[in-house]
Amino acid sequence: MQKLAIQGGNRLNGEVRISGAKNAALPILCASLLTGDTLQLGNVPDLNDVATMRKLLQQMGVAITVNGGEVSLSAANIDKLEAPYDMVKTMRAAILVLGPLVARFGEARVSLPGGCAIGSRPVDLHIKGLQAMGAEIHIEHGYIHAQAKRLKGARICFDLVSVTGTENLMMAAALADGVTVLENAAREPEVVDLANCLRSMGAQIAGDGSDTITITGVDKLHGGSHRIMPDRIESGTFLVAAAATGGDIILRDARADILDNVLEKLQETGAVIKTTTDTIRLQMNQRPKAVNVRTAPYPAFPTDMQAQFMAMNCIAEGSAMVVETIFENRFMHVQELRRLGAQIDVEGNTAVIKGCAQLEGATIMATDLRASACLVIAGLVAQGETVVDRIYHLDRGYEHIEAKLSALGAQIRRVK
Ligand SMILES: CC(=O)N[C@H]1[C@@H](OP(=O)(O)OP(=O)(O)OC[C@H]2O[C@@H](n3ccc(=O)[nH]c3=O)[C@H](O)[C@@H]2O)O[C@H](CO)[C@@H](O)[C@@H]1O
Ligand SMILES: C=C(OP(=O)(O)O)C(=O)O
Repeated sequence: MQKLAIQGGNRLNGEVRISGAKNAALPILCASLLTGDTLQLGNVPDLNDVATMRKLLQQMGVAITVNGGEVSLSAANIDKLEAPYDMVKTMRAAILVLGPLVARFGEARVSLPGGCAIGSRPVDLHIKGLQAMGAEIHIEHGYIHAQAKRLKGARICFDLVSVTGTENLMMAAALADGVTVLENAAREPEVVDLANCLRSMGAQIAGDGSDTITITGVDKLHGGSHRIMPDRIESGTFLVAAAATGGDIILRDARADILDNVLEKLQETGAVIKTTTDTIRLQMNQRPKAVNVRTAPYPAFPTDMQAQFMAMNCIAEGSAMVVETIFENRFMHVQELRRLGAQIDVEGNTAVIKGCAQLEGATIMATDLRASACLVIAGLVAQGETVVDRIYHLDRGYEHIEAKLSALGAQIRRVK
């Protein structure tokens, strides 16, 4: 199993290009199932999750060509309407084929995702939404079996804000008969990116980016082209790594307008931030001040940045409280940070971190994607060597992370 070995103590300095967003690329790849014509995508990140999604779509019959970040997909000849367990268990976003398959082919069989390291993560809202649109759904042998001659537009109010739930139903509604209104919908920028791609394919969608999305179904979608938005979580991760190490970095091809809350929190730590339309510069000339964070749906502080801020708080001046309101078990990184000497108390969904002057390197284990990023940041500031084990989690969602960090001056290498 591959590991990352990090020699801590170097400030990050220089420029780094931000990749296309994993959480936008995954639903948008699934949108290719909605048409028999070609969907042409740009800025698709080179990630394990993207490769898994391509494999899943290819197994269904989607013809895919890849040329760097340019990916073209044609779902003209689909012969299998199924997402099997072995795919869904490695990548939960496989659930995103459900809406498009039922909408275009009238049928789908998708393995129920199990729980994962960060929580139980049910998909009941996806299922209820499709039922409200007229799909017959049976759960048998661990699979969701959905059928509908043609989905019908409906008014659906989500009990909870769900990002992939909103995306699945938005794609389903694009080919439904009539108007669908999604209320309490997710406002995440990745939902807007998917809506932009669907519009390029002829979908009629309004209100994305707000909590009420209206989709007027059409009989057919055509091919389209779309460039995947920059990854705001990768952006945030590099910014926190720079702030924690007292660095000075510039993110290229990044978007500050979708990182408001994260940038405000970084300013609270004492970082100086300057932005242009596609760059973000962070300079940190002091030990970071501890900052409280409370995760919540967009535009509030993202749960996918919680672990990285926890790492920075471990070496910050003062104490901070981190409250996780989205996932019930997203503190798996705490026990690993403690192995580096961090002082963290956890009670329920709240962690209290007392900043200490120095962490000390040790061997630690990644448990999920953002926990891995948190442990890498901790390794960058710890004294001596930190070895992060089980980095396959990291490869799901960060493109060439050790190459990017090395180019910024970190001492980091991949070892077997
Ligand atoms: C591929 C992708 O885009 N993943 C992101 C997406 O995950 P994902 O879309 O899976 O997360 P959701 O927004 O659906 O989950 C939010 C909360 O709702 C609950 N829930 C969700 C659906 C459902 O049917 N029933 C239910 O109870 C979940 O367990 C969780 O507690 O949004 C999360 C929250 O911003 C991010 O951490 C993930 O990176
Ligand atoms: C939780 C995440 O992803 P996923 O929903 O794909 O597990 C993430 O990107 O942090």
